[in-house]
Amino acid sequence: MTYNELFEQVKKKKSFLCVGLDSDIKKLPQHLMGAEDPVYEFNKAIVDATADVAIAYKPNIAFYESNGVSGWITLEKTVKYIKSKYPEIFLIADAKRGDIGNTSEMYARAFLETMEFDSITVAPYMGEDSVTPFLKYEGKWVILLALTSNKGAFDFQFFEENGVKLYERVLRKSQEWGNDQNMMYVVGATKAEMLSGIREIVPNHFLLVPGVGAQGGSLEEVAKYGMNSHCGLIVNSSRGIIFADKTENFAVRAREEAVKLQQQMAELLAAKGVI
Ligand SMILES: O=C(O)c1cc(=O)[nH]c(=O)n1[C@@H]1O[C@H](COP(=O)(O)O)[C@@H](O)[C@H]1O
Repeated sequence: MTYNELFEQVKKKKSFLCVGLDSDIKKLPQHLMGAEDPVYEFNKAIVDATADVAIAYKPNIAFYESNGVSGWITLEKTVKYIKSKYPEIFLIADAKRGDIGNTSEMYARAFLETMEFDSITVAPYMGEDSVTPFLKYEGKWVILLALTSNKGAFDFQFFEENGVKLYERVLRKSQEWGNDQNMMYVVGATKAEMLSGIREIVPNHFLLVPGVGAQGGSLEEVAKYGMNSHCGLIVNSSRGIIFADKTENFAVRAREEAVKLQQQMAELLAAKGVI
């Protein structure tokens, strides 16, 4: 998927919402547990209820691989379902991979070729040869971790040398490997005030911003400091949407939460003159 195709979707849906399919089997509505593949049934219902207000879905791989072989099958079925029924959707494999070059090549093949994701989250820590194998796929994206939403982000990411923080170095150095047409960055919504400094380094790139909803990040703040003229944001919420309700009404409630966010997003896009 190209930058422009993504932006077209933002304009059409007046949304920059990503729904996180962190579909923990232990948290599913009880009535689904008799199904042959409860997580798949859950994902299908969530996707059908939200696809007109979301531009992206982000299955976090941990929630699938934790179920063993059957989890991988669920993941593959979910990807195929979304790709066939909603081809305009941007699909993110939240796998946070990265290893020596030949191993990264296999991770890239797994998620960008065998599984047909549009993008994958990648950890920058092992450097250039661990990241570039993911950039060899035309039309696919690397989403590099820059400044994460969690408390542990302060352990390494703010380490400073010659006035440059480590996450800033990640943003600068990685521009030698990719560009705003094949690379995005993760910036946590819980650190929204850092976005203006980040925008000085990466004015045009799309940013994947997790951390609104369950982690307490503010959508308004994210838009205030991070939105550019092409929106440039994909804001993720997982638990806040998919587990809004655990009864038979779960998909209706998930839709309500997604629509709430989309309506705020439409206002923010209009206020910034993007749409
Ligand atoms: O890469 C990510 O998506 C990610 C990066 C980050 O800094 N923080 C973060 O929460 N995430 C992911 O975003 C999702 C957040 O889920 P909720 O807190 O339930 O909305 C999870 O799948 C996390 O793994």
